[in-house]
Amino acid sequence: MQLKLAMIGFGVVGQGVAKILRDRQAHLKERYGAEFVITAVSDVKKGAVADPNGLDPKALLDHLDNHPDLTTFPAPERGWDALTTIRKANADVVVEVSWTDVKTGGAALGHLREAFACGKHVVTTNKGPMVVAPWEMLEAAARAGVEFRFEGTVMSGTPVINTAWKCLRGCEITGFSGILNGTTNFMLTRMEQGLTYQQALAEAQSLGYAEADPSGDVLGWDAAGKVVILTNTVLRKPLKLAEVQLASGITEITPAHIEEAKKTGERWKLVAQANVEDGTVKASVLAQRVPLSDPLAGVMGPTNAVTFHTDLLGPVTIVGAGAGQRETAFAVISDLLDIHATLLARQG
Ligand SMILES: NC(=O)C1=CN([C@@H]2O[C@H](COP(=O)(O)OP(=O)(O)OC[C@H]3O[C@@H](n4cnc5c(N)ncnc54)[C@H](OP(=O)(O)O)[C@@H]3O)[C@@H](O)[C@H]2O)C=CC1
Ligand SMILES: N[C@@H](CC=O)C(=O)O
Repeated sequence: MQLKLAMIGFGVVGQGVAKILRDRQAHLKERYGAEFVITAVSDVKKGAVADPNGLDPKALLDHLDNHPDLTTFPAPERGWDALTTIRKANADVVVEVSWTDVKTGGAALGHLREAFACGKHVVTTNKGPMVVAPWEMLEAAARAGVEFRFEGTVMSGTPVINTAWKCLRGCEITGFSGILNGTTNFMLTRMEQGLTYQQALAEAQSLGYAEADPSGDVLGWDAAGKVVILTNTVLRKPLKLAEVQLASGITEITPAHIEEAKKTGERWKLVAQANVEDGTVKASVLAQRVPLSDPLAGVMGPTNAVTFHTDLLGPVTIVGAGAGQRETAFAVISDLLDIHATLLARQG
């Protein structure tokens, strides 16, 4: 089955999706019978192009290697903004990979609303809408009778939400704790290896881990947003961003603090958690010194980890990539394959 895609945002993750399609289209077709065709791309600075017959991902990527934007890319339609693209492109699935704003939901909130109103399936890695309006998004998709996947919003392509929803079905999940931000965990690792805070941040940005506005990472808002997503969708308890206890993220941790912790056999980590106690959710994102014997102490670089506390199985820990181009683009491909399989099964 062929699914046509409209890409909203064509930055690190959007181009990562194009790279996987460029390199693996034949494999996806042979192995899963899935053919994903990009029919539109809309990006604020890089411009917008659309072709109902499909845009070659390799040509798009080659063009951006040699030009600052897509304004001279040959295509029958150009210049559509995100909402026009969602309305006019002949896409089956809107892939929303634009900037995240966990405080307001950002433009992405409008993109998802429009996609559902137009009866499009949606895959997103954008945390904003699922932090600000998770229930509205889930209900809008259900009302529209479309598929909605957002695995990449938490721990990039590492299957956290799907594991909780599918593999831990039947267990009561009462809470979780872990490391939910790749940028800050990478920075703490590199600072321990001798880099300054600014050098470590610059490296995280150059590797595509950080948000467009990295203050969201270092102040803990990004991890807090992921706590909100997991609490609403996995614990099934309503929680708002303002209800997550947050201090200053990792902004006050200096190389001297890191050295001090080393001397006592400890390591700084930005620990995110939420627990249901007497029906109430207590959630926090706080920098903490953890002993080296704690499993979280061994989670280094852009790797993240989350432990779900379950009644029947005890603690279940998932460790894997927390950020990165290929890793997050994989989340999109995996979600697209899931939608493809669901639609095929529905056809009978
Ligand atoms: N990078 C990662 O490791 C991960 C990222 N995510 C999430 O995935 C999303 C994409 O991340 P990433 O690709 O790294 O971010 P980038 O900043 O690299 O890319 C986002 C792109 O979206 C474009 N954009 C912003 N607003 C709009 C809009 N209104 N309409 C159309 N395009 C828009 C930007 O345009 P331009 O800059 O050209 O102006 C930019 O090219 C974010 O929401 C992020 O939080 C989730 C997990 C991991
Ligand atoms: N900036 C985020 C990207 C993934 O959500 C992070 O570093 O974890």
